[in-house]
Amino acid sequence: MGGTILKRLTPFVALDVATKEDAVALLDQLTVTPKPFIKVGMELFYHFGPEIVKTVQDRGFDVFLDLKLYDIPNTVKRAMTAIGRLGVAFTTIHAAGGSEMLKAGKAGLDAGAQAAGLPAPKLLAITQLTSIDETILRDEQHVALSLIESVQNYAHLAAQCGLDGVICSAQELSAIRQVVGDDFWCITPGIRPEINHDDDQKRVVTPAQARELGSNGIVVGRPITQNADPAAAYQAIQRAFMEAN
Ligand SMILES: O=c1ccn([C@@H]2O[C@H](COP(=O)(O)O)[C@@H](O)[C@H]2O)c(=O)[nH]1
Repeated sequence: MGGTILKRLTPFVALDVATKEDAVALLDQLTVTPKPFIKVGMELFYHFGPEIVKTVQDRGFDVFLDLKLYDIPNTVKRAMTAIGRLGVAFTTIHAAGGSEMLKAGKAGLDAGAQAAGLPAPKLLAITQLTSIDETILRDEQHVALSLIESVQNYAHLAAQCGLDGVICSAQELSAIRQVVGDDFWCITPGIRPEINHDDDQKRVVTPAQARELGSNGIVVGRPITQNADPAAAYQAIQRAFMEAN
């Protein structure tokens, strides 16, 4: 399966820390080649707002702003317009919000970027969070589809609405490629160097498995940020994902 995917990005490091000092200290340790993308999520953004995006950009990193928007179409459109002005490379929205919300989000994002004279960020739809498994889907969300069918359905919806790609587990990539083809960004969190792990992630693969399954990019947080040597952890993961044995 490996080798069919032409677009493979350097890993995204999820900068999930509580303070600006911790964020900057990590960025300073991640000045390595090839440079990672930096994923700014809710924790840092809710503490520090757009200023933290600029802090990361000023250090030369491209930003994936992962705020997972999910609201009525008008609110999402207006929020996405603000995001479009930040100069980020990627951002996210929940596919569960439906086609009207997805299209409104895309329109807002493109309009914001255009008004600021910037390229439009790539808009990725969350399919099912990688912390969800079949049991949660069936017994708590009462979704009648299997997890794979649900993810496939959301990927198809996202593509129909003109989005650039999805967030999913690499476990679902072959099912997703059947409905959206190869020219659609599939970015995959739920990455663990060892499959034996003890945390909230349910649908997990190793970096090498993500490559073999055809991921366009992996998102990795704690295995890097909580490692005593984040740069070495990143480089080992980057090699396993980018370089075939
Ligand atoms: O389905 C999803 C969507 C987003 N994420 C985000 O990715 C990172 C993963 O961090 P780890 O520490 O490697 O688990 C985190 O920021 C999530 O918000 C995801 O895990 N799953």
